[in-house]
Amino acid sequence: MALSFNPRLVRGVSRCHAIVTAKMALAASCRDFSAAEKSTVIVNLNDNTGVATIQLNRPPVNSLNLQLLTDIKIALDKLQMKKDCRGMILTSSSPGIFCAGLDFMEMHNPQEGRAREFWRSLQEVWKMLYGSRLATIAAINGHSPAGGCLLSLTCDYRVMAQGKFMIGLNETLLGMVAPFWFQDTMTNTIGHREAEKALQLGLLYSGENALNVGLIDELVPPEKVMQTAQVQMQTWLKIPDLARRLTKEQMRGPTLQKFVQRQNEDVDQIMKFIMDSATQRSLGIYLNTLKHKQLTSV
Ligand SMILES: CCCCCCCCCCC/C=C/C(=O)SCCNC(=O)CCNC(=O)[C@H](O)C(C)(C)COP(=O)(O)OP(=O)(O)OC[C@H]1O[C@@H](n2cnc3c(N)ncnc32)[C@H](O)[C@@H]1OP(=O)(O)O
Repeated sequence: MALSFNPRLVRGVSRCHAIVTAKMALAASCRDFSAAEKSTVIVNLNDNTGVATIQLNRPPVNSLNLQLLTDIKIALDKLQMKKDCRGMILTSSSPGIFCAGLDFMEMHNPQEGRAREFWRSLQEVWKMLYGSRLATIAAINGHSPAGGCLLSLTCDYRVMAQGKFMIGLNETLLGMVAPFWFQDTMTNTIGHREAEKALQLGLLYSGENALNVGLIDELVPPEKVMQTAQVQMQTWLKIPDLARRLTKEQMRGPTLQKFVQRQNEDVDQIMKFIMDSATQRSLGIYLNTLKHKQLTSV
C-alpha cells in the first residue's frame, strides 16, 4: 500500500513543535498570559524587561475572525492593566504569514447580528492598539495584506522579514473600499500622496518598496525579525513612559477622535455594503477563485 502524507498536516506539526520549543525557552522569565486553553493568541510577558509578546496563532493564515479579534482584545486588556508591562511586540506563530486580513468567512453570507459584532470587534481592536499606552512593535514575519497590514500600522514601529512577502491595503483589488479609518492609519504612516496611490491601486508592496515608502521601518532576514524588534523596543523604553505616551496621544488623538465620532455610522455603512446581494455575489466569485489567485507585489 502506498503511503501518502498531507503537507498541510506536516507543516502544522512542525509549527506546533516550534511553538512548544519557543514557549519552553521563554518559560524561565516569562509568564504565559494567553486568554484561554483554546486561545488563538499566545501571550507572554517578560517580567525582567516589561515587554510582552502577542503571537497571532490561528493557522494557516491568521485570518481575523471574531474569535481571534476577541482574543487579541482580551490579551491587550490584560497586558494594559499590568503596571509593569511597558511594551508589546505583535507577531505571528506561523513564519511566512503575519496575517491574511479579515476572514472572508465572516463576510460571506453572514447573519446580520454576527456581522455587526464582528465589525465592532475589529473597530475595538484597532482603537485599543492605535491608542495603546504601551510602546508597540510589529514583527512582521510574513505576508501582511489588508487587515494584516492595518494591524501592523497600529504599532509604533514595524520590522519586516526579507523575502517574497507582501504588505499593503489591497481592498480595491477585491472590489472593496478600505474604511476611512484604515485610510487614515495608512496616510498617517506614509503621507497623503503615497497613500492615495496605495489605496486606489490596492498596492501590495514588497519589503524593499515598503521600506522605501516608509510603510515599514526595517527589513531584516526572517530569523532576525524578533531579535531586531526586541532591540528596537529597548530604544522606545529608554524614553520616560509618560512623555512618550502623551506624545503618542497628541499625535494620534485627532485620528482617534474622528473615528469615535463616526464609529456607529461606519458600522451602518459596512452592514449596508455587506448585506447587499451584489456584494455577496462578487465575494462568492472571489472566494471561488481564491485558490487560483496569485497576489503580486509592486
Ligand atoms: C461581516 C462584516 C464584514 C465587513 C466587510 C466589510 C467590507 C469592507 C471592508 C474591507 C476591509 C477588508 C479587509 C480585509 O482584510 S479583506 C481580506 C483580504 N485578504 C487577502 O486578500 C489575502 C488573501 N489571501 C492570500 O492572498 C493568501 O492566502 C496569502 C498570501 C495570505 C497566503 O498564501 P498561502 O499560499 O501561504 O496560503 P493559501 O492561499 O493557500 O491559504 C491557505 C488557506 O487559507 C485560506 N485563506 C487565505 N486568506 C484568507 C482570508 N483572508 N480569510 C479566510 N481564509 C483565507 C485559503 O483560502 C486557504 O484555504 P484552504 O486551505 O481551505 O484552501
